[in-house]
Amino acid sequence: MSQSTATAFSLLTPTKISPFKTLLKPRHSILSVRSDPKSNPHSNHHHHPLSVSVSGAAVVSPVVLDSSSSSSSALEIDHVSSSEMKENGFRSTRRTKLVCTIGPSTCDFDTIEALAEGGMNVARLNMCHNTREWHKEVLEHVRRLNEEKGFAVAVMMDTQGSEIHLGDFGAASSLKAEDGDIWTFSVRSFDESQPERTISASYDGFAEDVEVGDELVVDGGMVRFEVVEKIGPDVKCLCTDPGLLLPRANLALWRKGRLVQQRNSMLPTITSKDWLDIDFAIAEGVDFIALSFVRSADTINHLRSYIAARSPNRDVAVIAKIESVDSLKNLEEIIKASDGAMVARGDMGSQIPLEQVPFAQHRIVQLCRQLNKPVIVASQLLESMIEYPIPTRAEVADVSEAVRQQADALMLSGESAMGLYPDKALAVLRSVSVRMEKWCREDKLSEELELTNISTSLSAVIKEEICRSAAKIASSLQVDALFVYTSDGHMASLLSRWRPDCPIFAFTPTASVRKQLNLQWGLIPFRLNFSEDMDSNLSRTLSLLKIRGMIKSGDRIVAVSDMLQSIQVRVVP
Ligand SMILES: Nc1ncnc2c1ncn2[C@@H]1O[C@H](COP(=O)(O)OP(=O)(O)OP(=O)(O)O)[C@@H](O)[C@H]1O
Ligand SMILES: CC(=O)C(=O)O
Ligand SMILES: [K+]
Ligand SMILES: [Mg+2]
Repeated sequence: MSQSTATAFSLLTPTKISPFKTLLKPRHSILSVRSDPKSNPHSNHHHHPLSVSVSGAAVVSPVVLDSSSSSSSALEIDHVSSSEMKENGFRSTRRTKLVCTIGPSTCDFDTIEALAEGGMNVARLNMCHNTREWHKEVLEHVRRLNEEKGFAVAVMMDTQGSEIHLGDFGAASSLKAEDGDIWTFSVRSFDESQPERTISASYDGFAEDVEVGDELVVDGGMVRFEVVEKIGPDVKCLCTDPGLLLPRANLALWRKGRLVQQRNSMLPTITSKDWLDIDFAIAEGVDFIALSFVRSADTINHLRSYIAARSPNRDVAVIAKIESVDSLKNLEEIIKASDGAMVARGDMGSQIPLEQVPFAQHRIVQLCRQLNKPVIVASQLLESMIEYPIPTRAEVADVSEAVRQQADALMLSGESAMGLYPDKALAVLRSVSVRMEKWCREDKLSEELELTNISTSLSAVIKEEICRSAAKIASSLQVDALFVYTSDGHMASLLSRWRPDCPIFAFTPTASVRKQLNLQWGLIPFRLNFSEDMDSNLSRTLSLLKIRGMIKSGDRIVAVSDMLQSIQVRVVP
């Protein structure tokens, strides 16, 4: 297979032309050159050049790879993953997964499709904002995209939780707070008639709980106020750090240099609104629920039993958002109880000193590797790209570091939800990931972790050992890909845990498992119905991939499965 190391877009290319100019549709033109060397790339405007030139057939999406006509025995993969592999070669295909928050900038079908084309693996819905009807429409778009185009974009619903935040501002999309201004924070709610320099706070006990002299930190420090006077439901505050106030921005309270926690901890982690959102998420078949402001494993366990009772046939994975002081204290028990974790650096940065956030990130990422749970690094990765078409150098360095730590996924928030350049922000994550991953492989830059077995039962330990050995064999033989045939996805995640040098093709018969695997490092999930007979599975898959031009004679693969306690090393015939 192609070992080409050329990437279509590089932030580091010393060129005067802005790399972003070429970011929008890089792979299509490059692919059309490769798949048909005689054609002029500039004259090729097919939307899916691969489907056309390789199969010689009309564009069919989803990409179903089979010589027979029965779809039950077909192999499904989206054309972007297969293009990305062909474009860069298997070894250079992107391992780090990308999550995009969907908001007003990205909520229509075409834009969501463009994000999927740009590499979005998971779409995030933040229930802090907008109505359930609004979110339902986005969910329908993603569903349609997956059904019609063969994508496996997963959906993550993120709960509002009981954080304290500002209210809506009526007609204004933002408000400017100037140094020395006096603003009123009130527990009253305002409809259209919001008085000037007055904002509502989301939490009823607010006026009782604050004290004169307290510091109100908005949005992790974007704007700061000092409480100067309490008058009934109103709290007068002096602006000490000026800035832009956004609707529903998060609010933290500090007293004598310390975060005031009692009040937050009296509120439930899952509010009544959250439970309704959770019912909605289960009914809509989302793949992940991300729980905001988790404090202990109990809440995670509670939610998991609720989901199990409500949705006996389909698992919805629970992601613990680590963003509070308590969640850092109880980190290990929380991660053990969850299906994955998010380093939610936004709120975390207003709850602990900022200089401690990088250490917390490092610790969470490593612990998740050890416990075999996917981990997402989130918030402000490319914050400046909300307004500008290129990132700051510091942002690029921050993204690179998360990739070097081998986090499973990176997340865009405001950049994709309400920014001016969602596609460009996604393209930056993609190109920085591919570049850093390549360095890590070539120069062994990633940290070697001493991973120990996590299971207790013998059969589970055997699976762990098989995956450890398979990953080791794959790396020492420099094979082209690992194959795993898995019904529930567990064996695939055990392979991913070892962060092998080659990509991992995960074959699973279940569409929902395929989507959940899309959050995990290095996994390329295919939907495939397979049998108990590994030999026939392997030869069928190899010939399907061969027809597709994704592998060729002489390529080497290592294969494992749920069914057989064995590791197979194959050379493609
Ligand atoms: N569904 C939506 N509708 C309207 N605006 C949205 C939506 N989702 C996000 N936004 C906008 O994008 C900004 C960033 O969104 P994001 O989800 O990252 O918020 P956050 O504060 O980082 O997350 P959290 O609230 O979970 O801490 C929000 O402040 C909001 O202005
Ligand atoms: C993502 C999120 O909730 C945060 O960073 O606070
Ligand atoms: K949220
Ligand atoms: Mg948060």
